[in-house]
Amino acid sequence: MDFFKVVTVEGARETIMNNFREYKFELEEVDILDSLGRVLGKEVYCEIDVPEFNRSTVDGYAIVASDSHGASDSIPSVLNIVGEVHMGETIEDGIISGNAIYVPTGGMVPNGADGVIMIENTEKLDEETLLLNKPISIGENIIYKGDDMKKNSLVLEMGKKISPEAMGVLGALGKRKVKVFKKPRFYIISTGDEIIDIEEKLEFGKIRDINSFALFGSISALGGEVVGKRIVKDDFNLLKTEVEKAVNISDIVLISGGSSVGTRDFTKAVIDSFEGKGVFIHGLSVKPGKPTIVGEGMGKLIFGLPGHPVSSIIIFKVLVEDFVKQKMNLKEIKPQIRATMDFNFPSSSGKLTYQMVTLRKEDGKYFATPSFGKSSMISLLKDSDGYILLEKHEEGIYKGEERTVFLL
Ligand SMILES: Nc1nc2c(c(=O)[nH]1)N[C@H]1C(S)=C(S)[C@@H](COP(=O)(O)OP(=O)(O)OC[C@H]3O[C@@H](n4cnc5c(N)ncnc54)[C@H](O)[C@@H]3O)O[C@H]1N2
Ligand code: MOO
Repeated sequence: MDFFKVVTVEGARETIMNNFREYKFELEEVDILDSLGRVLGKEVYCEIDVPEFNRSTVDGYAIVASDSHGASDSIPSVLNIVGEVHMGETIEDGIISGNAIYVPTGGMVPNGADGVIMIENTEKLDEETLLLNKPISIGENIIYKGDDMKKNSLVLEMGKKISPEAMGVLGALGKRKVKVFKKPRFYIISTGDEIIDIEEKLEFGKIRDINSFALFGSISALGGEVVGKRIVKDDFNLLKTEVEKAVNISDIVLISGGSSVGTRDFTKAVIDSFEGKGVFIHGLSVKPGKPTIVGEGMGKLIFGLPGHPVSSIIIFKVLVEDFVKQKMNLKEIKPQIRATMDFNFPSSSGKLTYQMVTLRKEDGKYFATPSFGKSSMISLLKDSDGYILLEKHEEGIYKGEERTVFLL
């Protein structure tokens, strides 16, 4: 029997990358309105200064700031009103010391002005005479040309996940079309004689497919697309036929179950039966998820995820997500918080351990309690808020210790 030769998570990530260094996710162009959550495939440079002209941030009068110095309610400065700026229009006239031009919020600041005084700090004596009741400083209430985004500067990096704010930036730059990575295509195969589909009658002894649904959700959350989802019996030929279909239409194949060393675990043999490098990882020093398989067949990355639901989802996060993000240059900070442990928690796995926890908040501080349950229980994940990473040399976590909790 072929037993595991376990490697570390870091080692596995590196090996996968080394074996798929040349693999590229393709790019496509999408409309800005369809770009939310997509990953930029090409950096975006600013081709114009934003704004393209100096703008006022208030309704007021553009002035030479030094004209207001020393002004107060009792001794106001007196200026001549020489014009008005209309929204969306240019103003040819400039101003010199002693003059003021009315400017609405967002309007163009005339040449010569170096400050805008808010209307409520002025008093209009007549159509041509303005009193200033307050001093302003140079640059006050002006957003200068290029202050928001400078011409020729890099504004959005390749690998940036497009947020609503990034959509605003693209709008400001006039980018109707955006180059993004095509959604990575996944094919999910659940294996096991006991596994039945959602609509099938649940006979005693059978198990409803959990993993393909949880994986479907994980893929969608990652920004991928599921191009096939099948249940296959524990049979070498049936599995081979399905994997053959899968490698032809997807980027990444996920086979759940059959990754261990039981007599009916065919995943490894099937991957090895294709042209390519075959299985290059069988066994991870991680808990849960030890019997993980990774290999290459017909140029495609194939994962054999452990059958236990928690293990399959954790390994998806640990290896599959990591691969996709690295390929797209996507640098996301995992949502995390610091929390104080509520209980002593021993760990003697000797492996990197993903310990699920629940969180509670008291007096503005977070406290974490370990969730107990087996990796065959999907409710373990459903009821947990996040996980703590325990390094292989750690013997546990002590009550009162503060740790980082990665949120699920
Ligand atoms: N002798 C050993 N036995 C096992 C080991 C080991 O190291 N030596 N590791 C255990 C661990 S840890 C895990 S995890 C499992 C992984 O086994 P497989 O990947 O071969 O998966 P199966 O045997 O097919 O299934 C395990 C378990 O999960 C259920 N399952 C499978 N697929 C689904 C699905 N799509 N939805 C819901 N539940 C699923 C299946 O019914 C089994 O109960 O191996 C241990 N054994
Ligand atoms: O690693 Mo298994 O994946 O612990 O349940």
